[in-house]
Amino acid sequence: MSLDNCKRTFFRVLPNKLNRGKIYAPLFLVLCIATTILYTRTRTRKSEEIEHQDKLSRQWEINHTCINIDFESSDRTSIILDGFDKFNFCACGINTKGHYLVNQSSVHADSLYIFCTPVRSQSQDFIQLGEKKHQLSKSVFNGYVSEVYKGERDSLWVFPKYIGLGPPASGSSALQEYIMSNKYYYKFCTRGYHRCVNTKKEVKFWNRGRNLERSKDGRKYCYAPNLDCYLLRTPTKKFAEKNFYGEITVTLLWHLKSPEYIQQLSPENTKLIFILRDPVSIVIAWMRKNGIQLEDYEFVIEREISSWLNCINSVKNEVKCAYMIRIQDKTSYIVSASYFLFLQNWLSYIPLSRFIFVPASKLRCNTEEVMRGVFESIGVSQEFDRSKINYEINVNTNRIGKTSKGYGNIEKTTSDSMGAGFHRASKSSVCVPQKNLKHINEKLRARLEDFFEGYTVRLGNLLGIPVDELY
Ligand SMILES: Nc1ncnc2c1ncn2[C@@H]1O[C@H](COP(=O)(O)OS(=O)(=O)O)[C@@H](OP(=O)(O)O)[C@H]1O
Repeated sequence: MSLDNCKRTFFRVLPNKLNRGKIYAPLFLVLCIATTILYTRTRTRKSEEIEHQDKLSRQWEINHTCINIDFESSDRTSIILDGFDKFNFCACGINTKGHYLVNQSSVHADSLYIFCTPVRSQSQDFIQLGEKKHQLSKSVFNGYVSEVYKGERDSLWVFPKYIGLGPPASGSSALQEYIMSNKYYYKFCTRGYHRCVNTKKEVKFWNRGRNLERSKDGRKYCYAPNLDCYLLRTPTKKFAEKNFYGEITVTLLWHLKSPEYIQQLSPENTKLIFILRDPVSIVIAWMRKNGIQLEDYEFVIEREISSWLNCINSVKNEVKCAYMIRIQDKTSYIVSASYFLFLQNWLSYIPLSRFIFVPASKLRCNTEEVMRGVFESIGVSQEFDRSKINYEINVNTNRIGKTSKGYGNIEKTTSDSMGAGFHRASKSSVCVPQKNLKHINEKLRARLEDFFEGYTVRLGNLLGIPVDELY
């Protein structure tokens, strides 16, 4: 509320109140002033923060001319001395003062580095390093980041505390809402650091989606491994002492390179959250979400199972088939639900200890307990207060549903608006973990259970979790 609004309301109310000899008017005035002060202070802090980030990044762009160099073993000998002599090279980094690459031993052959020079000679567009000429460009944010630079950067920016990777239709929207209800959750900006948008999900940085490219400053290539672009949208240390942020992108799961990028570029204490939901329920939920009509379920499933079997017969490798089919068919329900196969790829890059596995049924029915566990694992304040969640949850089923205003009470939505196969929640007060299996006939259910037979045991073995505790 602005002070003007406040005054207007005050003067409208004042005469009546005074006529009646009440003492409310002065109280009201005090309240108004207090609210205005509070509001202005919050606004100032917010714009101060955005300004700070903006300034840092501009300063960075103006002051540095950068070059990405891909070192090969043969380059090693003359590079460093030549570079340093002529161009006063330093490793990239805001406020970088020192020369990091003081001797040859700090450069690894076959690695990519970014170097920046704060002084760019007008006449030179390239530099000669050994036998090679390297074009100088303004591509500050385009390329891998050197290990040396990473150290500098880590002292300035704050990484996400968690990255959620799926699977789809597992309850990830609910989980993100629950996490964001934590009062220390910080907004993640997708539309340029100067205009924060609270992104709930699908940031898509790590799987090279285009969601971060919409920034007004025209900066391109805002996806992995271009970490600077990502981090410029996050709070700097100055503003993030107590706060934390994180994101969930369910499509990460299928991207071959995402685990590699995350392992390479994020610190170890950034946890990976994965929701475990029974694959048959995922198939149903994912089909419904993609608008498949109930009467077409069987046809779609049979078609997918047969293309799966064809692939297995010819390629003879499940993991390869999973990736191949996903590339051809972006919604493949059977393959999307076979998240076990993709997880294998993730675990070949990232140790199991960095993962937090959340059983979907517990998220739904034991929300408080699960959320305290999640907060503890990512290392933030463990308070979970349901009343802070700004949407309604169905008291019977613990489910959230989308309305035109965002999330709303599922009871208020019609079965049509929820897609084929949706049935209204029952009036029972028992929390039922998976209701969607009731919507399909016995035959289809048996077919899917048959397809995923043995899946749970293999998943349990892979993750070292007893099968009855998985979902
Ligand atoms: N609190 C809670 N806990 C666990 N699961 C919940 C919760 N709230 C909603 N849901 C169910 O999650 C399903 C949607 O999952 P996602 O949000 O991951 O979908 S998406 O991939 O992001 O589109 C969707 O499943 P189906 O109802 O089977 O379609 C939601 O009902």
